[in-house]
Parts: sequence; structure tokens; C-alpha cells
Amino acid sequence: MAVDNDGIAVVTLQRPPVNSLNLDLLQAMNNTFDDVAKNKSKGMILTSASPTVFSAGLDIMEMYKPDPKRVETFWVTLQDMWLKLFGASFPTAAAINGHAPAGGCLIATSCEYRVMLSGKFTIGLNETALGIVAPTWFQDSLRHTIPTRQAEIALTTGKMFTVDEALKVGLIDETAADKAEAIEKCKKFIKRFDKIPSLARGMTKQIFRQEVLKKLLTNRQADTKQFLDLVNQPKVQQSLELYLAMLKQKSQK
Ligand SMILES: CCCCC/C=C\C/C=C\C/C=C/C(=O)SCCNC(=O)CCNC(=O)[C@H](O)C(C)(C)COP(=O)(O)OP(=O)(O)OC[C@H]1O[C@@H](n2cnc3c(N)ncnc32)[C@H](O)[C@@H]1OP(=O)(O)O
Repeated sequence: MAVDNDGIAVVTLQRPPVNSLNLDLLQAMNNTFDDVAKNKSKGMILTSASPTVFSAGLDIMEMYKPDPKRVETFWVTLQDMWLKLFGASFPTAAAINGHAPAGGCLIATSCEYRVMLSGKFTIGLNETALGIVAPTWFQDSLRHTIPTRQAEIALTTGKMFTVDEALKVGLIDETAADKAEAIEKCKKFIKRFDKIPSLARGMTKQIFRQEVLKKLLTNRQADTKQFLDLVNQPKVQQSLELYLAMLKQKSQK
């Protein structure tokens, strides 16, 4: 993690090749978010070390033929990551320098501001296209970002937005020509709060987001059970196997 002179933490996801979210990466993110809060940084920008992928979403290997204890810890750690990021009192922004499907889109929409690189990248919650259902809090993060009607259509169709489409619907706030420009634009957003008392800002954000946060906080066990029941279904395991094979075949072309 790097903290620049302005006191803004720039957190770079660095798990090659595609920043898929496995247990280790999620734990590291949680520790980093705690550090950013403790260090009283002015704000945090999330970005990726990959030049083409912000994050490929959940690591499918964590869900394929899983160890029962580990997969449960994986899900609870993912819930923690979302609660910390979506509920952070400090300003958050995402410099999206590549593809952001599913869990990658979840991270981006949990932030308050998004700048995405122009190019052939896509962002969205594609779960239905994979034959799975985006959990309530994934859906809520999207609904919190774009108008409800567009969110419903995007979720039910598993839409992956191009950068232009994402800008038009408000899924991203700005585009940038390169990563440095994206980070600069995110910093400019965070600096808007320089003259706003941070307690008032943080509390206002928390009040604004509390309904959605409370939904998961009061439902955590049921949410975990739902995920574990789903992931352990033979049909889901079969889909995961096929999906992994498809990804592998594609990467070998
Ligand atoms: C399918 C049924 C799931 C059931 C699960 C049950 C409940 C789900 C609950 C929650 C919702 C789920 C949320 C998620 O986030 S699921 C993950 C969804 N992610 C995706 O669909 C993205 C898949 N990846 C891609 O589309 C592409 O990789 C990319 C991100 C566009 C990047 O393309 P690029 O060409 O740059 O890379 P490659 O495709 O060549 O990939 C390189 C390498 O990485 C492996 N890989 C890619 N994505 C993942 C992943 N999400 N998990 C694990 N591994 C991944 C890929 O297989 C290649 O591996 P190789 O060994 O061949 O090099």
C-alpha cells in the first residue's frame, strides 16, 4: 500500500493474473482498510497493478470442490470486506484500470466515486449470465449507484457495460486516458472534502448507507447459509467446472 503526500491512500490490488478475490486477498484488503481508518488518511483510492483487469471477481477456485471450513471463512471474509468498504467513513474512490466483472464491480460500486479507463473494458454484475444469483448486497451496491430500473435490467440480463455505457448510466463518474489520470481524478474527488468537517461527512455517509448495511448485518448467518447451500449443490459444482474449463480454454487461445 502506498500513501501519498496528500495523505490519500492509494491501494493497489496485486494478485496476478486477474486479481481474483481469494481468501488471502480479501484478508489483506480488510487489514489494509483497517489501517487506512487507523492512520486517519484523507481518503482511499483502489486500483489494480494489472494493466487490463481491475478484478475478475470472486476466485472461482475458492468455490470449486471447496473445503467446508475454508469456503465458509471465505464468504464471511467477503462480507467483512464489503461491510468495511461500503461502510467506510473516509472517502473512497476506484480508479478502474481494466475489466471489472461481478465481484470486481462489487468493489467499484462499494466506493463513492469511480473513474474508468477509456478502452475495451467492461464492468457489471454478470451473475445471471453465469446461471447464478447476485447476493442481495451485490444488488444493493449496484442499485445504490445507478437508477433502480436500469439496475433491475442490468441484473436480470447479467449486463456487462462498456465504458461509454457505464458513463451514460452513471455506473462510472468519469473516464480517464490512463491510470495516472484516473488516480488524479479520484484525488480531485477526495479533495472536495478538504473543507467539509470529516465527522459530519462520515456520519452523513453512514446514515445514507445504513439501511443497506443493516440488511446484511442482521442477515449475515442466513446469507452465509444461502451461499453454502448454493455452492454445495452438485449442479452448481458442475457449472463451476464447465466455467473454469471455458476460462482455461479461452486463456490458451
Ligand atoms: C459459475 C457458477 C458460480 C456459483 C457460485 C455460487 C455463488 C456465487 C455467489 C456470489 C456471486 C459471484 C460473484 C463472482 O465474482 S463469480 C466470478 C465471476 N467472474 C467472472 O465471470 C470473470 C471471469 N474472468 C474473465 O472474464 C476474464 O478472465 C477477464 C477478467 C475478462 C480477464 O481476461 P484475460 O483475457 O485478461 O484473462 P484470462 O481470461 O486469460 O484469465 C487468466 C487466468 O485467470 C483465470 N481466471 C480468470 N477469472 C478467474 C476467476 N474469477 N477465478 C479464478 N480464476 C480466474 C483464467 O482461468 C486464467 O487461468 P489460466 O490458468 O488458464 O491462466
